[in-house]
Amino acid sequence: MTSSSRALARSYATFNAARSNRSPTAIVMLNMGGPATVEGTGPFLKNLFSDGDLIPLPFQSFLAPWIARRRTPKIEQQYRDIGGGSPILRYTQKQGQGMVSLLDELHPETAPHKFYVAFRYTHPLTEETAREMRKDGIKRAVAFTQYPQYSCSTTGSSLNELYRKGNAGEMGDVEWSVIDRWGTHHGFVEAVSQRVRSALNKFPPENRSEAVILFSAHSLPMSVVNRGDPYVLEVSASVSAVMEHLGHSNPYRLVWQSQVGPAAWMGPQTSDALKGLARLGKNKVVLVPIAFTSDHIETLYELDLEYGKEAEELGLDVVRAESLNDSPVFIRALADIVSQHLRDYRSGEIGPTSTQMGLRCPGCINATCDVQKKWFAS
Ligand SMILES: C=CC1=C(C)c2cc3[nH]c(cc4nc(cc5[nH]c(cc1n2)c(C)c5CCC(=O)O)C(CCC(=O)O)=C4C)c(C)c3C=C
Ligand SMILES: [Fe+2]
Ligand SMILES: [Fe+2]
Repeated sequence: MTSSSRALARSYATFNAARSNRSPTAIVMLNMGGPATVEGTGPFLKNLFSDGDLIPLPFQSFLAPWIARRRTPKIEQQYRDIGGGSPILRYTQKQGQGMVSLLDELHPETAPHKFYVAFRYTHPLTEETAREMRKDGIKRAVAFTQYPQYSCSTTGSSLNELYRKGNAGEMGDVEWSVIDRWGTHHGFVEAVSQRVRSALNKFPPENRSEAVILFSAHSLPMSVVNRGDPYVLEVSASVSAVMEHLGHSNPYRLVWQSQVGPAAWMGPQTSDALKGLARLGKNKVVLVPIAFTSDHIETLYELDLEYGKEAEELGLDVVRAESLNDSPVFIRALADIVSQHLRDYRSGEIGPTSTQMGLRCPGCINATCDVQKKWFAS
């Protein structure tokens, strides 16, 4: 589409919507959020440790503020070291803006589209967003997780909060549908592959194919894996899809980072994998964040600063693939995912829950996710 025909399509969509006096179709981007300033770290951690879907604690309302207070100075320093706060809101707004502009062209039937951000642990919190949507008179909304792969501890938690604060009565007559995972969507796979290719190109052509691609994802406690949470499987599916897209050009591994506390977590750990590669004499590495789309402390602090230093001491030549952030290919993918969902929803091909994996969230095998079941049962 040329830029003039794009502008024409956009004004046609807007004209049509204005003529029918239609309220916007809301695309609600769900994520955990991160403190925009160092001072926001304490409240962020307090909300995070208060979330029983992420960290079930005995006497949660007493223990959560205590643990958060103890952990705050260390994490505040990490946010200071990455420039004074999390860039996630800034990137989400860029992604949302780009996504809705494209959506108005791709799916004029539901234009205009308006994006909303609903964070689980920082502003704009889900309840604030629900209030704004009510003020805007929203009648149709898509809950769109920004975690590519489904976990009950991430997307599940956000859906539960949205159900409590948004869907459960307060917002009145809103027709909701859900996009709960998209880790093998071709647009996402293409966007990640592009980042990997750019990183590989930083090595000289004669030994580029020797570089090991280390996909690194936030780990999950084994207790969560063992109750049947699908995250590990879905992250693995993303990695397979990216490697297929790259024509298996390089050796690769999936490794896990950011475990917290003394319990057992999914491994191997990213830092152990780096040590292992150094022992094997494999000294060219591309590190790829695969389970989170915008930069955050796990990329800017842990991968770049902490492991960057370790890698240097180990004599490794590590290039970190850029996070998707404001990648145009990624923003196009977000628009494609929603547009496909809106088309399928309209034609009745899918129920109110859309999944790329052909699976509804089964919930965990040995646990009950009650609120989630309400979404999935409707
Ligand atoms: C897909 C990504 C993530 C999964 C899965 C996930 C599970 C998970 N996390 C914790 C505990 C903590 N996570 C923390 C920070 C944090 N977590 C993710 C992503 C996933 N977590 C991100 C992107 C971030 C950083 C946010 C940012 O920088 O903007 C923290 C706080 C930081 C710290 O104290 O180290 C904790 C704690 C658990 C227990 C869990 C699975 C059950
Ligand atoms: Fe986490
Ligand atoms: Fe669950």
